[in-house]
This record gives sequence, C-alpha cells and structure tokens, in this order.
Amino acid sequence: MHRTPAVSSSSGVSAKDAFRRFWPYTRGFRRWLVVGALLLILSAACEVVAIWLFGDITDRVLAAKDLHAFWTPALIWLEVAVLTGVATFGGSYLTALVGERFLLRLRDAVFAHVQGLSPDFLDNRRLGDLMVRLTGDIEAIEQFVASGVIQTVTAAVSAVFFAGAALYVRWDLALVSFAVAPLFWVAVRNFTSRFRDAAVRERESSGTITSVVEESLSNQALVQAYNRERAERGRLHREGLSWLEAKMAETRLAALYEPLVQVIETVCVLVVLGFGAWELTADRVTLGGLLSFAAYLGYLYPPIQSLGHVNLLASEATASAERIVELMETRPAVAERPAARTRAARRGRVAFDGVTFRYPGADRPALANLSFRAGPEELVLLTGPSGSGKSTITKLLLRFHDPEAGRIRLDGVDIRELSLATLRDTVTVLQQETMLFPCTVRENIAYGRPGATDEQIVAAARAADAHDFITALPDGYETPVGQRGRLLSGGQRQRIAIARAMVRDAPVLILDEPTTGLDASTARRVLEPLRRLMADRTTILITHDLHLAPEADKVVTLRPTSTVDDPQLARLP
Ligand SMILES: Nc1ncnc2c1ncn2[C@@H]1O[C@H](COP(=O)(O)OP(=O)(O)OP(=O)(O)O)[C@@H](O)[C@H]1O
Repeated sequence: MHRTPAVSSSSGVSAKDAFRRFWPYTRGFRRWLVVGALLLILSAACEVVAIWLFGDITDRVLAAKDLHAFWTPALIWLEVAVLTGVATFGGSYLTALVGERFLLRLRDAVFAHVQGLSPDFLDNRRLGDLMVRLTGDIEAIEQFVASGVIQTVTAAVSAVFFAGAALYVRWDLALVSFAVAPLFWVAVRNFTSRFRDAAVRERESSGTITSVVEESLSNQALVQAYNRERAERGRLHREGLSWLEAKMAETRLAALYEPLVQVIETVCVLVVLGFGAWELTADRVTLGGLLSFAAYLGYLYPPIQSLGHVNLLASEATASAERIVELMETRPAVAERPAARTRAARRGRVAFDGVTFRYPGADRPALANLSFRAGPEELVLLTGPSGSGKSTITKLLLRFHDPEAGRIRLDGVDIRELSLATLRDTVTVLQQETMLFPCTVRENIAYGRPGATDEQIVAAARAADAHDFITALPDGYETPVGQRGRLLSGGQRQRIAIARAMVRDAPVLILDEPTTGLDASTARRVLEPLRRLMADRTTILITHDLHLAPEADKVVTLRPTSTVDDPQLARLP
C-alpha cells in the first residue's frame, strides 16, 4: 500500500526531444493546424489595418475636424472588425479541435501500450500515478505540441506584422523600442529552467495525491476496521502540502514573470512617448501617426509575451513528456511473433516441458525444470506449499511472462507460436479472488464473450447454480454488482465467475484456489457447478485442499525451489 512511486524525473527529455517524439501524433490533421494558424494570422493582419484606420481617423477627421472624411474609414473599420471576428472564431475553433484530437489519439496510444504491459508491471506501480500520467500529463503535452505550435507560429507572425507596421510608420522610433527586446529574452531564459523544476515536482506530487486517494478509498473497509482514518488523512495532507509547495513555486514564477514583462514594456512605451512628444512638438510626426505607432507597439508585446509563455508551457510539457516517455519505453514482458498463428486446435492438451522461470530481479527461480502434462477431459490437481510457484504456472500459461528455459505447449504447439489473443481465447482462468467489473450481472457474465445471447447467459447462470439468486436480486440480471462485485456475497461472486467461464467455453480451464475464502457449506455449493464447468475440458486445479484429489487424474506436487538443478517433477498418484 505504501510503495514508492517508480517515477523517473531525470531522464532529461528536452523540449526538442519531446516535440520530435509527439509531433507524429498530429498526422492526419496537420492541414487543420495550418488553416487554424492562417486564420489567426489573418486576424492579426486585420488588427494592423484597424490600427492604421484609427491613426487615419485621428489625423483626417479628429485633428482636421472634418466629419465627411469619417464615414469611409469607419465603414472599412467595421468590415475589418467583422472579418477579424470570423477569423478569430475559426482559428480558435480549429486550434481547439486539433488539440483535442491530438489528446484523444495520444491518450488512446498510451493506454493501449499500458494495456500490453504485464499485470506484474502494474502491480509494481501506483495506480493513481498512472492515472495522472494518462490525464494531466497528456494534457500538458498537448498544450505544448498541438496548441503550442499554433501559438508560436501566430505569435511570431503577428510580431513581424506589428514590428513591420511600426517600422513603416516611424523606423527610427521603432528601432529605439526594439532595443529593449533582448531584455525579454533574458527574462524568459531565467525563468524557464526554474519553472521546469517546479513543474516536475508538481507533476510527481499530483500523481502521488491521486495514488493516496485511490489506495485509501479502495481499502476503506481496512482503514475503518483498523482505525486508520486519521493516519490516512495525515498521509493525504502531507502529500497535499508538497503539491502546494510545488504549485506555489510554479505560481510565483509565472506571477513574477507577467509583471516583469509589463515593467519592461512600460519602460519601452514611455521612452517612445517621450521621444514621440519631442518629435510632435518639432512637427516631425502627426498625432495620428504617433498614436497608431504606440498602438502597434502595444499590440507587438502580447505576441512577444506569448512566445515567452510557450517557453513556460514547453518546460511544463517536458516534465510530463518524461513521465509519458518512461511509460512508453517500458517494453512488454512478452512479444508476439510477427507471423503468430491465429488458429488453435482447441483440443486442450497442455504440456510443460522442463520449464524454469525467474521473476525479473528475483535471485531464485519461481519454477525450476517443471514438467507435467494435462489432456482433454483430465483433471490435474496442482498442489504444494505457499510460494512454491502454483500461481506462476497460470501466468506462464497465459503468457504474462515467457519461461527462461523449457517450453509450454498447447495441442503440441509452443505457445510462443500462437498469437496472444488466440492463446488467451483457449484458456479460462478462475482466480483466487473473483474479479468482477462494477457493471450489471448480465454484463459480467457476458464479459468473456461479447455478443453472448440472453439464452446463453441464462443457461450459463443455471449451470453455475446462479440463476435463482440472480432472479431474486432487485433488478435480476440488470442488478449492478458494485465495486469489484462487493454488493454480492463471496459465494455469489464465485458462481457468477463460473457462469462467465461457462459462457466463454474455452477448452482449458485453470482454477486457482476456487474455494478459498468460502466457508465449508458455500464451498460445497460451488463444487457442483464447478464440476459441470470442468466436464469436457482440460482442468488444472490449483489447490491446497486435497479433498478433490480422489477425483483427479493426476496430482502434481510442487516444492519451493532452491536451484534450477532441483527439478519440480510431477508425481503421479
Ligand atoms: N510479480 C512477482 N515478482 C517477483 N516475485 C514474485 C512475483 N509473484 C510471485 N513471486 C514469487 O514467486 C514465488 C512463487 O509465487 P506464486 O504466487 O506462484 O506461489 P504460490 O505457490 O501460488 O503461492 P500461494 O499458495 O501462497 O498462492 C514466490 O516466492 C513469490 O514470492
């Protein structure tokens, strides 16, 4: 419960790397990016024209007190304003659309990748941290890669427009004001690295908070039963404090950045106005010319500020990109062969030949040189002390891992030759802890076979001895089972799981301690449906409880391994 997060924060993904890595996800809608940027540029060009019209009206209408000269520029200004509105709307809409599409695609890809990783990988992670990676981190990358590109392009082009217009109106005044530009860059450079550090801490804290909430609430019964509410609140509060500190560091930097830029901007405007006033008194510039010049400068600073802002976004995005790249670079424990078979004989002959397996990082193998066979309609009982590797056999047969030595065959074919989907379609596992989804009884039974008919579902429930209790539920088959099926009793959950396995109808069945946690009478009730489920299949029954041993065709007893040379051989009854 209190595992440390496996977070790498120093792999050092630069903004350029992040961009290069995630830019391909914009494929297919780049033209909309271009159209969006063009529309926003058009809107900036319209602003240039509007300011020019403002200067013109000042000189030719206001200063000259000539109302007749007002109507033509006023009408043009109105048209330009409408065009600006349309272009801004179109540009903003397309930018958002492209950004959201990018987000959708990236999230789908990261989720699909995580789904391909072995369940053990997820067991070693904090779920909350993974959830934040799939939400907040992906959004930060989008802000930089998709929206960031449009923002950069439009800001750069607008800056050129307004600077060009300012130069056109008064080149000497413009040069004076541009001299201040390097100050902006000094400010931006100073801020970005610090902002990035704060962003890394903020992202990590955000992951930890979600993890604490998820872990604590999903173990609510344990927390209450052991009076640990205060300790859990304390844990969340401590994590919340570190998040607050990181967030405040980020906010301080962002909030300092804005006024600093504004001061630089004000200095610049004052210099220009002072210089302009002197020029005005010497009649070297008109009032309209000076005002429109000042307006161009006023419009020039936001795009420059926005370029600085993209820099801050980039810092935040690299912190998130690091966390996504780390996830994407985790390779699945098993790989499907390119020409893997998609058809299996489905007779259900299982053979373990000299299988040795060691969990990554473990010093002792979990299984050493294990061999046994299980044939159609056979019941093989697998027993042995705790930790002797019984559940590991299930993981290897489902190919969550590959053996280090030896091989596993299904109907004579090495399971590495089969596609993962084909292999897993052939094997049904009934776990020690029955896993149900928080949906209805019907959906849970149909889970392993989407499209199962109502008749098949009811027939499976009857065979699993579950139909009667299901129909007695408030909404029958439509009753929700709650988080992990906790609205049902242990025996009811197990019978729904048996019905789910029946509907799936796979030739190989693995029962991992199917009666653990059930009292003797409930366990007896589950046994009959289990026998019906086992009929006509290859069944590997993992159990400590040997009272089914007389029914078994074979009993395989595992011993905890010490070395690979210490074979765990099948012992026949
Ligand atoms: N994901 C894992 N990573 C590292 N080691 C593991 C992992 N899962 C299991 N092990 C180790 O592998 C060995 C075999 O575990 P396994 O769960 O197969 O035993 P088991 O016989 O099913 O035990 P039990 O009867 O208690 O369920 C144990 O020593 C265990 O600590």
